[in-house]
Amino acid sequence: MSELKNDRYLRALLKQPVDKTPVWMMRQAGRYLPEYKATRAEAGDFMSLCKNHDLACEVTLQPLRRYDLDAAILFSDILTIPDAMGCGLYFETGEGPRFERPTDTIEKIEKLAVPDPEDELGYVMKAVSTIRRELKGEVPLIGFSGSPWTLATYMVEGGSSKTFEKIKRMMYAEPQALHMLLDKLADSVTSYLNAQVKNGAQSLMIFDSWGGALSHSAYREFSLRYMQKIVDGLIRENEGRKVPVTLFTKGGGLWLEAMAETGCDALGLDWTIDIKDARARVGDKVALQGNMDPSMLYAPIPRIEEEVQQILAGYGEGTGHVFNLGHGIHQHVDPEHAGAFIEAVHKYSAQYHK
Ligand SMILES: Cc1c2[nH]c(c1CCC(=O)O)Cc1[nH]c(c(CCC(=O)O)c1C)Cc1[nH]c(c(CCC(=O)O)c1C)Cc1[nH]c(c(C)c1CCC(=O)O)C2
Repeated sequence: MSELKNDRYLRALLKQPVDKTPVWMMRQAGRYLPEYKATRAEAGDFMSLCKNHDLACEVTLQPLRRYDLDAAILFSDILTIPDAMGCGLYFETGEGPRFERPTDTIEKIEKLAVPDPEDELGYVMKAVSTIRRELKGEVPLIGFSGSPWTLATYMVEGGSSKTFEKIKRMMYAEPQALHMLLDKLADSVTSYLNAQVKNGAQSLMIFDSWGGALSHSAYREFSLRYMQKIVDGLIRENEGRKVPVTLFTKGGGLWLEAMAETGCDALGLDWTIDIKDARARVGDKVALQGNMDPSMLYAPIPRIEEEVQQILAGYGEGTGHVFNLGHGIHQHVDPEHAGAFIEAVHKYSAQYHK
């Protein structure tokens, strides 16, 4: 394996000195890029794109050709695991993800098996190794998964939900059923992420997109507890380097201290929290990733640059910050604005790393 030419992102996650604040964007390969739309059209539907390792590699690299990004993220989806468990994932245009076979009873949960990452999810591993090879050591490759709670919301609801009616009913009326599901998902995520590391992922991120829908105590019992189980089971060093782990609970700003206690290396922040306060609360325990409102990219470029400077100043001196959006980039963003955002991070951050 070739040496990494740019390891700013890995160094910042491990709180080692850097020359500039590293930056990448959640959903950086996606529909705001015309070249993504062209490749997606060539593939047909979204899952066919994920399952074709050459095309998945191509769309992973597209944003890196345009922008000076400090990391690449595997092109795939968090819903590959439930799909591999037999739930029948499909995408209804404009409606988001759906499952043909929701997992909404204890009988169905009992029948679920932990997928073999090298078999049912072999296409993801092939994408990871292809991307890693094609990156040629330019920047590190991020592997990822959804959190058990977030995956369970899609599996129990049968797709996206605004109210979480079915899963919350299960959580409070039949908690043992949900715990069984979450436990199987934690085992699935652990072996899936470890397989990504073995195939070349150099850092891992867990997306807990719906943890913020939980109550204070339910968050600990139904989301954090299973992310803890995953963190405890992950390979933390490979190829002679640490493999940093980032936990991101959207809407989880109130729980940063508890998340930092899991032993992860970094926390992802959404835009609802002041990064200065977040840093004061977690201290030296973890690095922070975030946290510009993705909608700021609709603003004129000078306004974007101002916001970048404010967030950099909020974090302040020294390492431990990976700049990102507080959630995925929106599909109607002008790619030029995304470029200005990335340039601004590098331009204005050097002064904090002297
Ligand atoms: C909740 C969630 C999902 N998927 C993901 C999450 C967690 C992050 C978050 O909170 O947004 C994670 C994800 N999904 C995708 C990536 C790729 C890597 C990246 O560039 O960040 C990652 C990291 C590609 C994708 N995943 C999806 C797209 C768009 C699909 C398309 O091309 O039509 C992309 C680029 C599809 C997807 N997949 C999912 C949703 C809600 C959607 C959107 C459906 C829609 O808007 O039509 C589930």
